[in-house]
Amino acid sequence: MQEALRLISPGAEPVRADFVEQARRLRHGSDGASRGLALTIRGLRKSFGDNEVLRGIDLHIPAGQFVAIVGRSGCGKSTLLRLIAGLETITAGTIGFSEETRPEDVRVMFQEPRLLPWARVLSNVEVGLGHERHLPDAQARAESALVEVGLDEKRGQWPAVLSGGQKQRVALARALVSQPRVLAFDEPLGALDALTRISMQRLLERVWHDQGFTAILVTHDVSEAVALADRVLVIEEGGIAHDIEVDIPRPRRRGSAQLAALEGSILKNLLQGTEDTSDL
Ligand SMILES: Nc1ncnc2c1ncn2[C@@H]1O[C@H](COP(=O)(O)OP(=O)(O)OP(=O)(O)O)[C@@H](O)[C@H]1O
Repeated sequence: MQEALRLISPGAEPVRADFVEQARRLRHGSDGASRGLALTIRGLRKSFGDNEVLRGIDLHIPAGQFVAIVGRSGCGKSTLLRLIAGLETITAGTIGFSEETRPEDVRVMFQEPRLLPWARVLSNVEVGLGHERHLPDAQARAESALVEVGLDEKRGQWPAVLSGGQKQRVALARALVSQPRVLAFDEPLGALDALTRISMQRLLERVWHDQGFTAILVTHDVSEAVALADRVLVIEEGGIAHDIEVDIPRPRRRGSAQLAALEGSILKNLLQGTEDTSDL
């Protein structure tokens, strides 16, 4: 971390590329291996009262993979993500990580930015450090995370003056500041307009690529899933109905025939047996 901090010390003008390269080295280590955690889920079940939402999920996610979870509204996507993040209790089964985790290793970014309105942007990012926000390097780490999401010039602003996309970038910086090894995204771009959404998708892909965490994205948007993920899981009737590898090289060109064909076949699976598309 020391090296990263030096980049933003007074007198030295920080360059985004320096931070990104620094973050990449911090994340990947000298051997280039991913710093993300692998996950193994066995026989996972979750019920809310009589409502059995997940009925036996078995899944292995390799370290550093980008996985998208899609499925009809209410099928249990967010529940699965919340179980992985430890925000819900498991009814039965296990979720194991490849190494022992600290609370900061697994972070979640939600659809709403959930910023503190009485705290400036930089302080909002520092919140993501948890108990480490009182350490002397907290501010420098928060500044570094803001540089990473391209929002360092807003560090002294109040959340109220930011656009929806900027608020989500602050939320992303707050999630990144603790250098998570698993980052779970619960519809993080759902409330954004189409253009902001595309630029945020590119940002998510870049930080995932630079930092090497394992990414788990819940989305209603199948085109977003195939554009970003290495693998798309379709949840149906409490289980994984389809597990689809997205074998399309990056950078991926939005609107390409390959992406459109894959999106079409996943949508067909989702729509099978119904004409109703309103809740996708
Ligand atoms: N805390 C809770 N208490 C009771 N039931 C819950 C709770 N959380 C989720 N559920 C129920 O579990 C089911 C799955 O919900 P979940 O939010 O995981 O679905 P989802 O696939 O993410 O839906 P959407 O796409 O609409 O966000 C729903 O029937 C929901 O009502």
